[in-house]
Amino acid sequence: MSAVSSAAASLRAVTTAIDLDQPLIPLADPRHPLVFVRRGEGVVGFGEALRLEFAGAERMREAASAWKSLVERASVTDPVGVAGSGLIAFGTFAFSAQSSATSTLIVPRLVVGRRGDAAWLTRIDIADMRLDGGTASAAQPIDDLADAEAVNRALSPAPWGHPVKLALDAGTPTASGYLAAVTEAVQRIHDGALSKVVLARTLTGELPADADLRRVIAALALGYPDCHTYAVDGLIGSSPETLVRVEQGTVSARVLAGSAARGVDQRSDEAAAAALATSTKDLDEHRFAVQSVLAALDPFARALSSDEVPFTLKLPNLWHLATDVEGTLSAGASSLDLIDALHPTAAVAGTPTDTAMRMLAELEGFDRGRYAGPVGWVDADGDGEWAIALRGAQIDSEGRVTAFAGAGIVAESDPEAELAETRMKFKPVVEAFD
Ligand SMILES: C=C(O[C@H]1C=CC=C(C(=O)O)[C@@H]1O)C(=O)O
Repeated sequence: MSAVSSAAASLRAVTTAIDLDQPLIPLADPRHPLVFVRRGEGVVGFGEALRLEFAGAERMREAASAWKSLVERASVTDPVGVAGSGLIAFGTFAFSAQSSATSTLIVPRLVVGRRGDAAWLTRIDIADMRLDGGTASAAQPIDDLADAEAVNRALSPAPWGHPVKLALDAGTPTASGYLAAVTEAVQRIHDGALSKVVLARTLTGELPADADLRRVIAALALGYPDCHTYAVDGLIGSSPETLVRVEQGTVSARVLAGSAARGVDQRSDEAAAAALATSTKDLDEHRFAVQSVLAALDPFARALSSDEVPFTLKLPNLWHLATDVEGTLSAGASSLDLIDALHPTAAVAGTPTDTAMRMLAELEGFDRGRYAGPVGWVDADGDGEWAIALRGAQIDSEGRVTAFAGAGIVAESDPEAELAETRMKFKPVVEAFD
């Protein structure tokens, strides 16, 4: 791999309609999957035509401007013309400006996608690459890209590897450390320092070198079909929360905050949903999250609308309070501009944002990496789909797995209940690795 300090690459993307009578996830690379799917639709990428890396406070703004200039020089042939066809990059961004985790946009060499009745294959290569300062790397020469063998390989799933079995152990903070952090946060909220802070903890494990990550991704997608199942640069999970989706001038988001465990039978399940829908604590927590999204989108969108009252979203492990937001995008903004404006929402940081960011870093005591940051894809028009990287884990190059889960802490929070909520939020990942 040739890492360079900047690149002015000319990308060429050619999309062709295909017949695809098989699911997307088995097509993914078993070791380095690039996946963003929901309800069987979405995109799977292979290889890397180009990788752009970013860090620090300007990471999303720099990504937006780097992508804009790459697209200006790109040639795109896309007769399919649906969300995800044509030139795309997968992306994952660190939660915090101080994080040591890199934020990256990865342009795959091949993409296979499905949306409604349409299915397509996109081949991407670099027509020209001038080096002139920045941070980018080109994976390898692309002469072989168009070759039929690479395309056939992309459409023929590799044989499945062994089932992945991995027990995740206590990470940072421990359960008792988490209880102490929540107790301290509640005290500071009562003292008036802030209204809400989201506190997370981790679980850790070691993945065997030859693990077939498609097994983990397939388990997540099967178990949580209404969530965005993602895999980008080792970050894997199934998120119920759409940070933002931009498609042909429409902008939408699904805001979640406020959670309750599912009941054990129909009666207790209905009672759990009803209690959540009327809980002042959860409705307050939710209101902060919706307000933060509406305020961030306001400069970029017209006719923003959302329901007055949240609905209860049923997931296999949890009930959530949810609000869908929709509006018309004002000219010029891309989905990368919007993730920059929206992140971090009150659903993953707290209110007010700056105080919450400082407090969560202090009380959690670990680097969140890309957990709770934006994960998704962007296309040549700037349209894209970005989830908040929740209910997931980061797998590093040595196979170390770190899973993350958090809960919104407000004045009425009970530490034991918040700890139990994080256990429920770990469930998708714990079970996918089991
Ligand atoms: C911080 C997480 O969830 C957020 C999203 C939905 C509901 C949340 C809650 O009820 O606390 C959290 O704000 C997580 O899953 O790690």
